[in-house]
Amino acid sequence: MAVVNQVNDHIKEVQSVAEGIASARDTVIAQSWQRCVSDYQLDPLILQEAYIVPHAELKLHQERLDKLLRTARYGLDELYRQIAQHGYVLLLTDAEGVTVDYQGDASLTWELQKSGLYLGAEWSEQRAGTCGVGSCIYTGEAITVHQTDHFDATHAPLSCTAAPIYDVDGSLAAVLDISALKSPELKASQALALSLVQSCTRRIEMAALMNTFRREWIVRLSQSPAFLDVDPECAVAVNSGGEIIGMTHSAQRLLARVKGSHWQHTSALLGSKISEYFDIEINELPTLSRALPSEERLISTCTGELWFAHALAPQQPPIGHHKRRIVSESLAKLYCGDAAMGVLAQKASQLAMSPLPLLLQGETGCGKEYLARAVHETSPQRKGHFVAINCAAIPESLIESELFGYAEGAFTGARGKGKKGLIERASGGTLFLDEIGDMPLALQARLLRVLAENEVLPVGATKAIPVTLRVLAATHQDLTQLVKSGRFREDLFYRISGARLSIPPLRARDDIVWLSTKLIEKSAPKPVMISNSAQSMLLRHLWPGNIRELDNAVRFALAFCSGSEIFPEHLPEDVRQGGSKASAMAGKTNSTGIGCHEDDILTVLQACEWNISESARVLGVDRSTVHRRIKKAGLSRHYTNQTYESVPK
Ligand SMILES: Nc1ncnc2c1ncn2[C@@H]1O[C@H](COP(=O)(O)OP(=O)(O)OP(=O)(O)O)[C@@H](O)[C@H]1O
Repeated sequence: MAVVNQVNDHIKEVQSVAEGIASARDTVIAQSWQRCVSDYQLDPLILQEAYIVPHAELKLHQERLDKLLRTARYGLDELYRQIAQHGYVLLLTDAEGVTVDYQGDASLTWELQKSGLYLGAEWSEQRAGTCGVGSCIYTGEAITVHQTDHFDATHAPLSCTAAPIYDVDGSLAAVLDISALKSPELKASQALALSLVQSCTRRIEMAALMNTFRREWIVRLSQSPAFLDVDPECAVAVNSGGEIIGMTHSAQRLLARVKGSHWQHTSALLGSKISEYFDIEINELPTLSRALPSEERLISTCTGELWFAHALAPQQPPIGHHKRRIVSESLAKLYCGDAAMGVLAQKASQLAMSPLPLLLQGETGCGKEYLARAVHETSPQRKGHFVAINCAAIPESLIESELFGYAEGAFTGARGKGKKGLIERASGGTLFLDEIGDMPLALQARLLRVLAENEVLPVGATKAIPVTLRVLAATHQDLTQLVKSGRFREDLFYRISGARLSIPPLRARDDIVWLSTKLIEKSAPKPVMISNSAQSMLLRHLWPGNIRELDNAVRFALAFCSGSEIFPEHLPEDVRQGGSKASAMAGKTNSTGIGCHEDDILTVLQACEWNISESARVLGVDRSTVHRRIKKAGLSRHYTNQTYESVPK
């Protein structure tokens, strides 16, 4: 009877707070209760046990967090060792609130499972109401949701303490939660739990930054010289151009504080120079090495905060393993922390310096022209023109005169003095042939002659003009298929594809949030942030139109967002409602539960030149998973003129 009364009292309290009546509850809890009723239409009268996602879906959630899980494993085990004897279980959820890792007392499995303290339980606010994980996802801050702080009376016996784990680009990656089935009535009893979880997430973020940016400068910071080398408070990764390319969450807050901006507005931080925050330049970082006593490695922020600093130089790959790879400044601007793009940018930086013609492949809107421009800016031809020709867009009747130009009086209506063609304009620079697969066959023959003989003959001219060309071509089509079906000349194909670069589709990239904030900056006159819930939607969408579609979605959201933060309701309908990545991939999952989008795996394999270990590292899975995915997708390595392709089963 007493339990029934407690439940009724709790429901009444939630209802009155939701109606805006003042209460002694913590503000953050009262605000969450109000969200549950007004935004998620949850009814405190309807009691619900925890929701457990189906097994195949859980596998996909786990796979997406696999890389972080492997980095975090030691920290999670250590934390569980400290809390197990005090009756806590440990949950790690992804940014959608799905529990992907769990450690708890095996003798209590049934009880824990029933309470939702188990693998696969979804703890988003929308699903479970106010709870440790869900409220942490919403606010982005560490929180304790103690007993009757929970919205749903079913969860009232639990005490849950959760802290966010942020990715190196500042987006929310996961939530670490420790929960107890029984706890003292006083909420203050959980203060130690809160600080334990926060210290664990800080160390996991530090480990993730160190692992992700081994080949870049890492600057670690501490307020104490004694703890600088053993347990620094925060760290940033800096590229060879002195730009910040990654950070731990505490660093994110520090940098934002120095800039006077909100910590959630990370786009302004990534890509900015370290010298904008500290009295230090990239070429001075070697002076912050351990050669100097830590007390002497003191740097100051532009606002006068003093920090002890330790700069770790980029790690060199083992001798004889790989040549040292450096990414040019122009190519480094195309991505942030995405491993496949990292491999692509390294390869493109090297190829840009060679005279080889490059064929850029990728789905529509994934940034082929953007990549071509960055290659041009990196190349020795950067002082010349970058001339882009869309072979699918020029009318066939004009294409000849546009490309080759025409001589004086070549035809009726021609300009008196004749006109330089685009190929001649590109001489000394870069000729970018976009949608090369759509070039008519007759023109392919003429283009081939230009490329073979390095001279162009304008329409109606008798004398050829010498040209020096660097050719980049792009296509979203399978040119080898077009060659096989006779729609593309084989000799031209070999002439333009000295090396191939495949750009990953947006859905396979890890830096969607970073790209979104970059696109916001381009279109918005003032800083606009993306709420955690809107970020989750951007991460779930499949983006068939790739970055072009994302650009449109961002501009759509900005048109509807009058404040300084984008929420789900501002996003286009298909992004809000569109099939989630997980459920779309679930359809492609085999009995082993391994999702394998053929395009994604092939893109990574090609970017890594079919090096299985490197591909496994890029995908964040182990080598055997890569082999299984190759087998499942029916791919095999097929050598043709330095390129590899997918061979149908
Ligand atoms: N790294 C990037 N940062 C910001 N915007 C980008 C980036 N890459 C591409 N975009 C934007 O995405 C859109 C599509 O890019 P781009 O034209 O380079 O793609 P594409 O693959 O050449 O497309 P298509 O196949 O249709 O020719 C453009 O609006 C471009 O401004």
